[in-house]
Amino acid sequence: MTPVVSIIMGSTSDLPVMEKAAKLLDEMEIPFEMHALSAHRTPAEVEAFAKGAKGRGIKVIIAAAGMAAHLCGVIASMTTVPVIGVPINSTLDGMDALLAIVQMPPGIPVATVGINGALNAGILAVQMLAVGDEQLEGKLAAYKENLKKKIVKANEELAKVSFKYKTN
Ligand SMILES: Nc1c(C(=O)O)ncn1[C@@H]1O[C@H](COP(=O)(O)O)[C@@H](O)[C@H]1O
Repeated sequence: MTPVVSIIMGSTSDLPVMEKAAKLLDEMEIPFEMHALSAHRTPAEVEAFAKGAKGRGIKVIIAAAGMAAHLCGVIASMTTVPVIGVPINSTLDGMDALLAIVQMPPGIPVATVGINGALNAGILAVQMLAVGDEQLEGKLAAYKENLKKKIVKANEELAKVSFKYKTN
């Protein structure tokens, strides 16, 4: 199937983090592609990707990078497709990447998730695709309902053991 989401990472060393986004998209049956591209190391390829994405039917780009994470903003500068940025924790506890991705100049936003927030990037991408798509919206609602059930169950387990900590 033709991909509608691109997961781009600055290096394959980012893959262990980005797999969480890939798994989520897979679970939601969203066709996606993954590429390693670098604004620093392969600038011409980044330009070709960013300029060609919309024409190939890509609706959302998830871009991940660590360190001086210019990749996300550079992609955003060359396309009208929304870009979700994922700061990767490789140095300085990921703060370098977070600030590089989130602090975009006015006019060129990158929707930045938390450090190593690949799962949230995947969910946000699906939420963007679900605008006006009731079936996909239903899948997201079911996903959230499942999260709720897990907490309710965990809370019940907690109630069973909490008597241990009662002091009177
Ligand atoms: N931030 C960027 C860019 C870029 O912004 O173009 N290209 C690679 N990188 C990041 O460099 C880190 C180290 O990369 P290597 O592990 O390949 O040395 C990775 O987290 C990558 O995302």
